[in-house]
Amino acid sequence: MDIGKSISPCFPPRAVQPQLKLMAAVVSFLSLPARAPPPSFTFVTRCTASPSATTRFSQQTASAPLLLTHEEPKTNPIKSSSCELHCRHFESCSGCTHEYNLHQPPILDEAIRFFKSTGVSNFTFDTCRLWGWRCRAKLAVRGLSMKPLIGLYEEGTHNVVDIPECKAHHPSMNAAVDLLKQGMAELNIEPYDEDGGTGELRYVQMAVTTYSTSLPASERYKNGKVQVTLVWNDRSENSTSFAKLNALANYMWRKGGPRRELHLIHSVWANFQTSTSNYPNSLALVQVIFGNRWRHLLGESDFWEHVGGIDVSIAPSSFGQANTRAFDSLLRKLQKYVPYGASVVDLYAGAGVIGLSLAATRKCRSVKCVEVNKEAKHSFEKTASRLQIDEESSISWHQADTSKEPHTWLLGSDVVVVDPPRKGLDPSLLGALQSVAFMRRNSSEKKVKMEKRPWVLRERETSVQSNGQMAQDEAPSLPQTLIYISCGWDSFKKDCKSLLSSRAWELTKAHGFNFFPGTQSIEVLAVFKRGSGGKLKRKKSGKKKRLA
Ligand SMILES: C[S@@+](CC[C@H](N)C(=O)[O-])C[C@H]1O[C@@H](n2cnc3c(N)ncnc32)[C@H](O)[C@@H]1O
Repeated sequence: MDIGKSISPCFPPRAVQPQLKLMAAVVSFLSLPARAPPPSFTFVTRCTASPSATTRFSQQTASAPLLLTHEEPKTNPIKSSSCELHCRHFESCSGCTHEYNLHQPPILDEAIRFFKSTGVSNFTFDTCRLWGWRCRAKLAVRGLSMKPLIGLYEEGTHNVVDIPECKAHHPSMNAAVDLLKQGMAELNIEPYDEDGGTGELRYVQMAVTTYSTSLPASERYKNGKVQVTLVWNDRSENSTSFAKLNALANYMWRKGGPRRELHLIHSVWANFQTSTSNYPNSLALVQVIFGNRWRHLLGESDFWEHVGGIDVSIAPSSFGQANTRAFDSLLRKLQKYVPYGASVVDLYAGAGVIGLSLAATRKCRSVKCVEVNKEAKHSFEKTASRLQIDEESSISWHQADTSKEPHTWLLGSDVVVVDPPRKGLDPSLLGALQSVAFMRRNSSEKKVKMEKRPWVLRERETSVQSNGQMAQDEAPSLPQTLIYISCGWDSFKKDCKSLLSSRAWELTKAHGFNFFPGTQSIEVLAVFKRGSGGKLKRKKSGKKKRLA
């Protein structure tokens, strides 16, 4: 198992040496002509801060985002020194895969080609923030109490690489790690020892909130505060070692809490985990890090952030996007593709951030969020409680596995949003998405019936309804738009080809976001419209277009 993945499931591990991987389209924003030819893709750069400017105490050079266009990607990459990682941990840490041209990940060239082959020639790419972008990380704690190592695993090993000056981390996160190390040394806290299963502190999750209405907007990001979750190698707060855990939490609060001039720590949580087993899928890998027992120790229990035009609450136990600012850009783009008053289903919803942001900004008639992790429910309720939603709108969160009975979620929705883990869509959902095209062709003959199956109704009983009435199924509409958000490029390509090959869907727009600068990954937002509805309509003589 690649343990690196377990630490950060949405952050691909380093695979090959960076020199071999620089195949990206070259768009040097410094050397572009003032008038570019008609675009084949649009490139939005936000090279607003040099790496040295990402420390909390230094000046940020803010410049307006550049909107650049370029006709064809070239193959001879130029190293752009202004977009270089400059990280001393690069060689040993598995987090980043390349250190040059952070604004154009190696995969971009392939993405442009792929989308062109699907008929989307106006692919856009938003480079987002290049340093200090990571606002959420799970870090392993190993070594000795006097000299703890806090970071990611070295690739292919269980050796933890200490990354105190990580350039991807939000600077507040690095400062909080430093404080944690001091506390461990002072209080003699033993890092976890994997071989013996001994030691006290196994992992730490750091999540940065930049939500602070008391500061001017331009000051908020760099003054982010950290929610610290200490993953403790014991069963519960009733264990004898709890006094030490409490002492460590108090240390961090005393040194970095609101009474300090530099208020760094938002809150401290504990998670109790004694299990040593590993599981193969990405959802379960998270469970290896975390046990089932959570306890809020100090600071505010609610963690708020502002993205997609709304305040969102994210509990430490539920999924949160690592790149807050890039996620905000994606949400704002996504909103444009959802008609006002639409009925939306948000599949793989986590705490429902996407669905709720659409509910608020697009005045949706109905939003159903579907998520397998029950821990996310509380965050959904918190976020929903702050929204001003029309009385007629129906907003709900359902704990369910989208791979089971996926049709029941698709029927009655105008817009389907999917944001699966890196492995992509569950095959049953993919099949259901394809089959809705056939339903449309026959919709006059085939009435979609109201749901009566008891097991489906039972599953829906675990839902929370935050406003209005439960969406009625008497006259369900069929999805017209499918919005696919992906952090796994390979699985996205596969799913996209399947959707297009059956002609169930047509790809109309695609946007890329630099969610993970320095890595092989980009986040994709792809918009599909209901297609011609199946192979029967394909012209016999027509040649099938080959997808890249
Ligand atoms: C990439 S995250 C996206 C979360 C959310 N859309 C957001 O942006 O915060 C994927 C989510 O899918 C959930 N998930 C994974 N497999 C699932 C399944 N079979 N059914 C429902 N949810 C699932 C995970 O728990 C996780 O919260």
